[in-house]
Amino acid sequence: MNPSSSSSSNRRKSTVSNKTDATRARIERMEVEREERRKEMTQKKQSRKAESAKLLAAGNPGDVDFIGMVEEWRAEQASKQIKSNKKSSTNSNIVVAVRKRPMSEKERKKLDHDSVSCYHPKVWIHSAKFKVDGITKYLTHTGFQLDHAFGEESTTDQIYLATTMPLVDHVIHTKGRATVFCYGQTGSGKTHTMSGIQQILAHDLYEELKDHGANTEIKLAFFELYGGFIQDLLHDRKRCKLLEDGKGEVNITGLQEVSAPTADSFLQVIENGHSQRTTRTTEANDTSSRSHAICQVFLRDSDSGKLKGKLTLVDLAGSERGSDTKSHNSQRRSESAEINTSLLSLKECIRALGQKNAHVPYRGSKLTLILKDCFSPDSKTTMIAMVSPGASATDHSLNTLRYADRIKEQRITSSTKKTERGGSKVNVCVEPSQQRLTRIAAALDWVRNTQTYSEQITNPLNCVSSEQGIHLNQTQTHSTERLFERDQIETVDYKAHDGILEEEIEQEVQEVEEVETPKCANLKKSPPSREEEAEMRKTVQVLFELEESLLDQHITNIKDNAEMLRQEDALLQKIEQVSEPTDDEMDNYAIQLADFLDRKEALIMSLQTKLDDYKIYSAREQQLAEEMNRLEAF
Ligand SMILES: Nc1ncnc2c1ncn2[C@@H]1O[C@H](COP(=O)(O)OP(=O)(O)OP(=O)(O)O)[C@@H](O)[C@H]1O
Repeated sequence: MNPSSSSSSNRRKSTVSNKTDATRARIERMEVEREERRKEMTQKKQSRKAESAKLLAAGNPGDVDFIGMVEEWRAEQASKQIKSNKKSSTNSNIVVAVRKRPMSEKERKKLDHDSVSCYHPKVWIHSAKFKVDGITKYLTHTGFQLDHAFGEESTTDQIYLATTMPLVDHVIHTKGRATVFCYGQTGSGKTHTMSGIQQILAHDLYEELKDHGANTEIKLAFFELYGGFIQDLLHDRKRCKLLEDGKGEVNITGLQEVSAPTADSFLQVIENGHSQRTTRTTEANDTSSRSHAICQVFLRDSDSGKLKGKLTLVDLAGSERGSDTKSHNSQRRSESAEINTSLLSLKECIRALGQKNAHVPYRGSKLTLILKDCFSPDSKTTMIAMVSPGASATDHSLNTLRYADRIKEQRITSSTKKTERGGSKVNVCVEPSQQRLTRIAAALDWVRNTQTYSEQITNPLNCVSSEQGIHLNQTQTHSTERLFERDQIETVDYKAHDGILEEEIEQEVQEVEEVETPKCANLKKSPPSREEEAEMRKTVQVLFELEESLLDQHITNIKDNAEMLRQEDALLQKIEQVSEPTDDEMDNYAIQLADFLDRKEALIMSLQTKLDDYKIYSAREQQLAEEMNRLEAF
């Protein structure tokens, strides 16, 4: 062998052996690192398991990571004093509040977790999400600022003080009209809250009338609107008829008022009514109310019977999203569609009430037609939006809060607005006496001892409320005293877009000058025809369905796109790993890519079609509303 070639072969051997050593060392290092990672993972797994067991023992089950993220967020909020720069505009004729109920036994069993935080007057929904990789978890926090936000620790007397007591004063002192609505997903606590309010009202109203309501008697009507029919809950569910006379007065013929001379008789009448309500099981609540329950409290002159004020308490039927009704039979589906149409129409009427001189489209549904007099310019309205706390309900909770937020936006403050009757001020802001506060707190004790009607009937969700004596969360208090400091509280208005929070200074709300109705002596009053009304109702119904279907399609698109992105990524990685792909491999790649593009195109087309349909009906609804407005103006 040639000596030079032998030395080069030795060099090669030594290089190879050096390389092998280096590779071996690298492999060993990798093994050590892998082992360390494994240990770390095992430790993490064990600590997650321990944390999960701890949460379970504390009655707070659910996904440890998401719960941890929510807690972290809450801790941050607690340390961050949100500075405020604008007063809460509660001197409007519309007040919007939210109440979060406690977690239920059913939700705990499903290992759901609490994903709603209330920091008066804001409420936050923490939506649990996964990144495109399908593994990485994250939260989006969507915030809404309403007039009041009540956490699960809040008691019904606090809610009564903030939402109903001002309306009682309005009704007594100005002989006005006022309405309280409870709105929300089925099972979110509407009936629970409404029956609590009714019980406290019984104790408060009669005492107030002793001082301020000489010669006044109280009469009650309690009925439900179910499947388009009005049924008198105080008279064996007798069917009543809704009639509108030539002057536009709406009457419910056959509905009988019942006298309630004392607080006890008031409570008895209400209890009788509750026991007659139509309930049916929904996916969200075992004893769901599928009807709107309307309780009218009339203050009448004892001698003449003339109306001296009216308070209406409306426990709305539970709202359901289109996707909730998939397993329903056709009757249940049309029931849900009817409920949703009336809720949509109600929102539009309250919004119109908040905007001076706007057309109130009360003909949009039977519910709003019945409540026509609640939308008179001198009336006051409170909407209490109820939310379930569970992460599985976040979509519904977001919907409920968007509904509430839409009612709140654009409203005008009305401290100087004149009433139709005698020019008295709409806003009667009477600071409650200590005696009254004590009385209301005592009424809560009474509620605690007797339990609310919904619980007397059944409590399938087994929520534990602070009314039952258990304090739940110190950080989310909404104390009674704070309710009366609200004018001194400065706030920040937040608007959230998919979890990105934007701080916005609310636009100055200007008092709109009174606009005189045009005097057209030659034009005869011609209310909208039945056909126009029917078309309006149908349009509103279709619009609602399109709204739902558009949202559902958008969610589907996002989910499908995310899944496709994951698959596309895998496809790309696969082809890139091959240094020189064969023709077959390239063809296969191209076929799959074309398939992705087709699927994407189909998704975009579906969304675009839904969006176009929605735009057409939305424009038609606007046009019809304007036409009806014009007809009614003359
Ligand atoms: N704040 C609360 N504290 C304790 N329990 C509550 C509270 N809110 C609601 N619950 C309980 O949750 C369950 C569902 O509440 P409720 O029947 O009031 O819901 P809902 O919104 O009226 O439902 P639906 O629209 O389906 O009739 C009931 O068992 C009720 O007792």
